[in-house]
Amino acid sequence: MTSRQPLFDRLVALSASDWDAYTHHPFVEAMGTGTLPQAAFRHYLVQDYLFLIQFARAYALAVYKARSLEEMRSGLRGLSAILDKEMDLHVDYCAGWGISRAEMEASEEDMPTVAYTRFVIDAGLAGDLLDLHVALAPCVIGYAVIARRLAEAGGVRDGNPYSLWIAEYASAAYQDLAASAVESLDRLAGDDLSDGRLVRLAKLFGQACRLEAAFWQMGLDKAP
Ligand SMILES: Cc1ncc(C[n+]2csc(CCO)c2C)c(N)n1
Repeated sequence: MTSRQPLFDRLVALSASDWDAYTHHPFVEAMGTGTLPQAAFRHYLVQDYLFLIQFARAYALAVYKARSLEEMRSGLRGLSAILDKEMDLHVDYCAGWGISRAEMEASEEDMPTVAYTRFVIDAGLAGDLLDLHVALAPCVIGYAVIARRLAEAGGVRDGNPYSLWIAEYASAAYQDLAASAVESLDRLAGDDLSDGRLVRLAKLFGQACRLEAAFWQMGLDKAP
């Protein structure tokens, strides 16, 4: 392993089993084959709406933790992407599943939603902007990796109820956003990351992967 490897690749290598358990979770595989029980997906969608509200707060924290105007603008773009775009898309998407905004807003956060979102916010509060972005990385980059793999395996096809989810995150627009998140980790880390810091970052990354896996599991646990 050389230090020229992207930080994201080093984090994945150091947390390989957590990363694999997250990105190959049975919920994910079942979306690819179209066999995921719809009750599992519906619960996931409602919780994901509540999750996005908290993730907007995490991006607001990224604005606060920025050390330059450029970093502030980048945090602001993340915040506005969620508030002005992602949440509306989510509401439209959920409408297709018969879930109204009122239903989502009336729902309570489940424990895995609380655990994951507050973990990310705490990582940013207790640490610096790099800690926050490392805690966000499994979310932002992981969905791109998962969807690309499912799309390459033929997951986007007539008759798969999860085609739209896969197509959205496999789209060039989303893949580009994830690629810029990979680059921004390297920019934030600079050239002089100590071994100790890398180990601490890998702990945050691994924990976020385990919390993503628990988020998938929360959906599966709702299936009859
Ligand atoms: C549990 C869970 N993990 C990741 C995402 C994906 N996601 C959430 S915020 C964001 C960033 C940009 O708008 C992305 C890609 C999700 N929706 N739900």
